Amino acid sequence: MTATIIDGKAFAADIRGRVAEQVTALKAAHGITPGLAVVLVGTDAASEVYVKSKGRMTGEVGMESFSHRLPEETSEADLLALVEQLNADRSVHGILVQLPLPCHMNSDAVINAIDPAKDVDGFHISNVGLLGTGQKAMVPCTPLGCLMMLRDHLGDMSGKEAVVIGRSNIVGKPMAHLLLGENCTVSIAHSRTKDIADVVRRADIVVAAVGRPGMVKSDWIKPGATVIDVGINRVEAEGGKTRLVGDVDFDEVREVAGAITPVPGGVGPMTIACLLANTLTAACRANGLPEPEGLTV
Ligand SMILES: Nc1nc(=O)c2c([nH]1)NC[C@@H]1CN(c3ccc(C(=O)N[C@@H](CCC(=O)O)C(=O)O)cc3)C=[N+]21
Repeated sequence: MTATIIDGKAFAADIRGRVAEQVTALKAAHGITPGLAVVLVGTDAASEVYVKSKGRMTGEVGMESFSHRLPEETSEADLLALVEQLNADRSVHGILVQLPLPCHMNSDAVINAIDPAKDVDGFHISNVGLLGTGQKAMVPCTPLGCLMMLRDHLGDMSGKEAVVIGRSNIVGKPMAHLLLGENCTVSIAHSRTKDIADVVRRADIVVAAVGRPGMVKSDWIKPGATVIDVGINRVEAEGGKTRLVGDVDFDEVREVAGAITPVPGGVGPMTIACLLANTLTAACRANGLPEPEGLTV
């Protein structure tokens, strides 16, 4: 059996189209333009690329984009002062502070200084607590994008076995909560899990988010399972070039799985689309308007 390829790039384009329509409607009916502020500290080359494509796509859906680039040696106090300024700015509905931050900063303190209503990454402890207790939260973009693809492909997930590989605060833990919300039986596997292949082989749904290129092999996968690959790893390719690969050995696993997301073109584009969706959601909530349709959990 060869797996269906879940086209995250096309799905993300569709979501951005729906966001754009609702932004147009919001402007026309209420004169509100959603605004997203992105803060980048230091000059990590990969981060620059994400920040640039986020900025471009924000403009394409009709939102305002505010970009703040601070030097590597910025003090935590200065970054906190910028966050305060963005919290108070009524034209800013969403704030994203790009991670990782330089190691002289306490990321938790910075993230928790963001107004939870503007925390479009969903990383603030208030949003984490709301998601963990099944209340209305800002949901982290990558897990939200994975959930949208799973719902689209599988529909009802009640009673299915789901295994999340990786226990990060950014992907693994919130993903597990979302899958619980879909009534899956959820396990989280990680670097200390014993017999990880046996654990993963139980799963109808596998979400791999560990950051190890090609770790998940075909003999880990139950035939017909749905495999979501969150990994974005840059590896050496022929001719001194680099290429992106996921955490899943795509060529092997596609022969066993029922469906699989590719890298690139899978989860990555969905992450950015969900960031825009969250910014629209934040703008609606800030103005006491109904939630955008089909763009929240
Ligand atoms: N506060 C914060 N929030 C984030 O959401 C966040 C962050 N920090 N730090 C960095 C990571 C990384 N990230 C990506 C988003 C989209 C692609 C993406 O669209 N990737 C394309 C390929 C892009 C390429 O070719 O380089 C794809 O997978 O098809 C990748 C990576 C968001 N991050």
